[in-house]
Amino acid sequence: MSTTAPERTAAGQLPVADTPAVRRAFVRLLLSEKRRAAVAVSLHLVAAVAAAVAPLLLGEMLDRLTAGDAGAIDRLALGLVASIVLVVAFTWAGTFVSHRLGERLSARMRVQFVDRALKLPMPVVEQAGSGDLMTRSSADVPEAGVLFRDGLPQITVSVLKVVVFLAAMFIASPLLGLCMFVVVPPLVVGTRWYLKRARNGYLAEREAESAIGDTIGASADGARTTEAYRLREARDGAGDATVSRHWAAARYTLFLRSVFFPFLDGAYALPTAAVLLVGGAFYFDGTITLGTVAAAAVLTRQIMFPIDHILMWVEKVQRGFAAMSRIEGVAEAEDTGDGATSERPVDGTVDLTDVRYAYPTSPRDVLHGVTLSVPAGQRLAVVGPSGAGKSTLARLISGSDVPREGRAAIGGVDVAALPLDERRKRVTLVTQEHHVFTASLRDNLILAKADATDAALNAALAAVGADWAFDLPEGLDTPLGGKERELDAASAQQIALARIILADPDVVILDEATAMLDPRAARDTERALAAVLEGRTVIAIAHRLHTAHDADRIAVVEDGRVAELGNHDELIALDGHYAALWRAWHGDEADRGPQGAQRRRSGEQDEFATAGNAL
Ligand SMILES: Nc1ncnc2c1ncn2[C@@H]1O[C@H](COP(=O)(O)OP(=O)(O)OP(=O)(O)O)[C@@H](O)[C@H]1O
Repeated sequence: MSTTAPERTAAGQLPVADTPAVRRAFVRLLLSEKRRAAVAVSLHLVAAVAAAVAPLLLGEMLDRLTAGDAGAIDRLALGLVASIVLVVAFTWAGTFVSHRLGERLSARMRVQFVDRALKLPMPVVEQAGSGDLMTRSSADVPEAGVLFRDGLPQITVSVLKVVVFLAAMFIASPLLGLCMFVVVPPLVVGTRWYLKRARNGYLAEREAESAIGDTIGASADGARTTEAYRLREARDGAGDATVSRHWAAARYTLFLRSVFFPFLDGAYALPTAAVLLVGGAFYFDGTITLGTVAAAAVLTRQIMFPIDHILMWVEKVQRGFAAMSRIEGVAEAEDTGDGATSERPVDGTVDLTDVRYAYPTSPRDVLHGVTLSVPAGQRLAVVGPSGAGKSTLARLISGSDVPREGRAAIGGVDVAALPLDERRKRVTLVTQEHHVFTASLRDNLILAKADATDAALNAALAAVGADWAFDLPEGLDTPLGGKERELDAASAQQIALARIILADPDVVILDEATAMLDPRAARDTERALAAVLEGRTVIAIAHRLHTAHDADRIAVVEDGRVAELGNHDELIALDGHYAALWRAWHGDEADRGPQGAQRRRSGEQDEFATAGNAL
C-alpha cells in the first residue's frame, strides 16, 4: 500500500486557503454566535462536574462500608442519584443548545459560500471548471457542516469532560492522577504521525473527486462530439485516469486510518493498567484506600471515552478543515471589490482604446488593438466571421475580462475597476445560453430586480412578447423548469430578455441573444426590445443581417480587428466586406425566387451565420 501523499492541488482549480486563514475563518464564525456558545459550554460544564462527582461518591461509599460506617451510605446514595439526575438534565439541555448552535453556524457558512460563489469572476470559474465549484458546494460544504453541527458540540463536551475528570482524579489522589499521563506519549506520537499526513491526504481525495466530476461532465456534455470524432477511447482513458487518481488518494487515507485507530485502542489500556498497578501497590502499603483506587479506576475508564471521542473526531476535523480550506479558497478568488474605483460612469458611453487581449490558456492575442467608441444611447451591431473576436469584445465591455493592454471604459470609467454590484447595475451581457431555474416565474424574473412589483414583471414580459406567460394557470406563481413545465428555448430567451428590462442597465450587450428564436419570433422580440432598449447603449453581436441593418452603426470585426465601421448605407457605399455580404445575402434571396421575396416581405430573414462565416 502506498504511503506517499498524492499531489495536493491540481493546476487550474480554485484556490485552497492555508491553515491560518481557515483558523481565522473558523474563529470568526464561532464569534458570530458567542452568546449561544457560552450557554452551551456552561450547561456541559455542569453536566461534566456532576458526572465526575459520581465516581468520587462511589469511592467514598466503598471506604465508609469497609470502615463499617453504614450511617453515611444513605446520604451518599442520595448524592449519587442527584448527580446522575443532574448529568441527564444538563447533558440534554447542553446538547439541545449546542446542536442548535451547530446548525446555525453550518447555515451561516452555506449562505456565505453561495454569496462568494456568486461573486466569482467569470474567467476564474471558466478556468477552474464547473466540476470544482460543484464539488465544493455539494461535497465540501456538507463535510464542513458536519464539523459545525456534530463535531464542534461533541469535541467541546469531550474536552470539558477530560479536564473535569482529570481534576477529579487529582482530587481523589494526585499520585493516581499522574498515572493518566502514561497515555500521553503514545497518543502524541500517533496523532502527530496521522495529522502530518491527513490534511494533504484528504485534500488530494477531494481534488480527485472534483476531477472526476469535471471529466464525466465534459464527456456527457460532449457526447455527440465524442461519437462523431470517435473519441470514445480517449474519453474513457481520461475517465479511467481520474478514477485511478481518486482511487490512489482514497487508498492513502484508508491506510492512514487503518494504522491510527488500532494504535489508539492499544494506548487506551495503559492508564487503567497503571492505576490498578500503582493503586494496588499503595493500597497494600496502606497509603491509599480501596475507595480511592476504585474511584480512580472508574474515572480512568470514564476519561477514555471523551479522549476516544476527540481522537475519533481528529479524522473528521481533518476532513472538515480540508473542506473548509476549499470553501475559504473561494473567498480568495472572489471579487471583493477591494481596489475598486469610487468613480461612477457619467453615462452609457462605451469606449475601447487600443484593446489587446489573449486568453489565459493561449499566448496568442485574439484582439489586436481594437479602438471603438459608442456614444450613450447608440445601437452598434458587431458582425464578423466565427472566431473573429466578437464574443471576446463583449466580455471586455461587460467587465467579465480585463484587456491585456488598452482600456475598456463605460461612461469614462474602466469597467473592470467598477465594484461588482455597480458593474452589474450598469452593464448586462445576454448570451444565447439562458437558464430557467426550477422556481416560479416570479422568482425567475426577480433575480434581476428583487423588489420589482407584479406590474413591472408583467410589463417586462409583455415588452419581450412573452404572451404565453399570461396564460399560465397560476400566473407569476406558476412553477417553471423541471419536467412538468420545461420551457422551450424561445421562451427561456424571452425570460432572459425580460430580466434585462427589469435590471435596467445603461449598456446592454446582446451576444447572439436572439439566436435561439425562429426568424419571425426573433424579429418580433427584437422589435419589442428596440422600444424597451431606447435610450440605452446597445452592442448587438449579430448573425442576422436585419439586426445589422437596423443598427445605428455596424462594426465589422475580422481577425481581432475592426475592419469596417459605419452605418448600413456607408458600408454599402464603401463596397467592402459588409457590402459583399449584403449582396451575397440579397443574391441568395433573389435566387430563391418568389418564395424568397415573399419571405422577405413578411419580415422573415435568413440566418446570418452562414453568410457571416464567409466574411
Ligand atoms: N475561453 C477561451 N479560451 C481560449 N481561446 C478562446 C476562448 N474563447 C474564445 N477563444 C478564441 O478566441 C478567438 C475569438 O473567439 P470569439 O468567441 O470571441 O469569436 P466570435 O467572433 O465571437 O466567434 P463566434 O461567432 O463563433 O462566436 C477564437 O480564436 C477562439 O478560438
